Amino acid sequence: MKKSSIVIAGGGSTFTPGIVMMLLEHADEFPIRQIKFYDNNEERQDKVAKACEIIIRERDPEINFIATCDPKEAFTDVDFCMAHIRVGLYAMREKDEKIPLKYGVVGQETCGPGGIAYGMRSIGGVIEILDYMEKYSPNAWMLNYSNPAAIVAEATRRLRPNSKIINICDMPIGIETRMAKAIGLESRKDMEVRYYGLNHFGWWTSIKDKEGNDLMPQIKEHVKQYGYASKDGVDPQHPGSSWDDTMKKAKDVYALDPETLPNTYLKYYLYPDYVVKESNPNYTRANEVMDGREKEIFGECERIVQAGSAKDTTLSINGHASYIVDLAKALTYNTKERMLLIVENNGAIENFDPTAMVEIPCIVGKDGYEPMAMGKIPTFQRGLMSEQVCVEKLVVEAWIEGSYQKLWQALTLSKTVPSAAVAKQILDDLIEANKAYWPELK
Ligand SMILES: NC(=O)c1ccc[n+]([C@@H]2O[C@H](COP(=O)([O-])OP(=O)(O)OC[C@H]3O[C@@H](n4cnc5c(N)ncnc54)[C@H](O)[C@@H]3O)[C@@H](O)[C@H]2O)c1
Ligand SMILES: O=P(O)(O)OC[C@H]1O[C@H](O[C@H]2[C@H](O)[C@@H](O)[C@@H](O)O[C@@H]2CO)[C@H](O)[C@@H](O)[C@@H]1O
Ligand SMILES: [Mn+2]
Repeated sequence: MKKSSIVIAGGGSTFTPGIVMMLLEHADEFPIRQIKFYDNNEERQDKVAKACEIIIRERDPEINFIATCDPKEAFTDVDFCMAHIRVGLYAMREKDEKIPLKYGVVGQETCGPGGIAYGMRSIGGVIEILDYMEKYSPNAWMLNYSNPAAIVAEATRRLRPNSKIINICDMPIGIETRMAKAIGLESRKDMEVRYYGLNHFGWWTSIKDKEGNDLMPQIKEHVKQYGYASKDGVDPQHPGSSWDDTMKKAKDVYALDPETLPNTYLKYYLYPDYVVKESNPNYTRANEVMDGREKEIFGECERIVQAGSAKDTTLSINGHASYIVDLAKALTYNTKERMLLIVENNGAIENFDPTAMVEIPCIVGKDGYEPMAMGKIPTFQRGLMSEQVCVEKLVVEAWIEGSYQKLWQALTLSKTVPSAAVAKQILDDLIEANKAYWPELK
């Protein structure tokens, strides 16, 4: 069996240890000869890398491990780049969330003005690492989950149309895991789904078991009462965080179209007034993450390094992230796995912009992915998606052209923003906050 070499771009990410543990756990089905970390922040990456080096040495000493900030060293001799960079770190996420809230508008990492601001930072960073990969390992695949994936995907479609990049998201996987649990299935893999939309903006239209029995009625019954929260209200993944409300609110998102099952992120577009009312403008999700996941991961990495061993570590596998291994496996061993990917529509959704980057099921094999036909979509979804996809396209055009006007249009068009006047106020604040990251806008 071929052994793969992987570079994790964004080596200093809070998700890196979970990905490493997950790769080690799946080594029998996806053997690895080398893991490299790449980041442009040496100090942050070092803290994670020193701990991961110990984990790898203890669990699979044959794997060669390198952590570097040198692009040539990082991207040479790799089969995959698993990319999860966050340009501007949590400090900028906090601004993305808090600036819109100042004006009574949704403050969210990937949705509305916050997502637009984050997109304007991410495009350059992702293009940079994609170019490194193509220069030093031209046959490699980039599996990108750097957010906002919708805007990044549109940017790479426009700027690097022939690149071997696949944009992916774990939200549908996370929700499917909850659906499976709600109806007593062991795994989400016991279900076969049809789903369409944009990233963080989609709907399930069919969920069947492997024998072809319809599971939608049972799942809908649960969602009608609890959203994607569990019956007992206990969330082992994000205990006590704002995710609880997001999972519960899916109930009201579902009510709007009981024919389908929605992605949780639609709450930001369909209930923006509620979201703003529930938000604390002085303590947002960025603060929860900085006080929670970031402290825990970096604290545990430091403890491992001091102890010189990770045998008793509390670091755990990012279970939901196993789809990244599934994707790498499908591309390496031609498994023909059916997976949700963010790809150019090209007629897959018949009555929707062929150039839109949509999230739909694809069959993945050695030569890449083949999108599945989703047919025609209803007017409600088409209307929402048409507006949102134009927001995403305008952001990318604004970044390419350095256009203030187009970015103002993007903000104004977002369903989360009430008027052009409010859009302008938010935009002017965002420009000030993002001086170090955005191209200059004229
Ligand atoms: N697609 C999904 O479903 C999904 C799921 C989870 C996380 N994510 C994304 O993964 C990313 C990481 O999230 P996190 O919370 O762990 O963030 P984080 O801030 O902990 O880590 C990001 C790392 O990227 C590095 N970085 C920033 N710009 C870079 C550049 N130009 N080149 C190289 N490295 C760079 C940072 O220094 C940092 O170490 C984010 O983009 C997040 O939105 C996506
Ligand atoms: O607020 P964060 O940083 O905790 O999460 C933001 C990310 O949220 C989604 O990922 C979820 C995932 O879907 C869920 O199942 C669970 O495992 O947690 C993940 C993150 O904590 C979303 O898909 C990502 O794009 C966001 O970055
Ligand atoms: Mn996502």
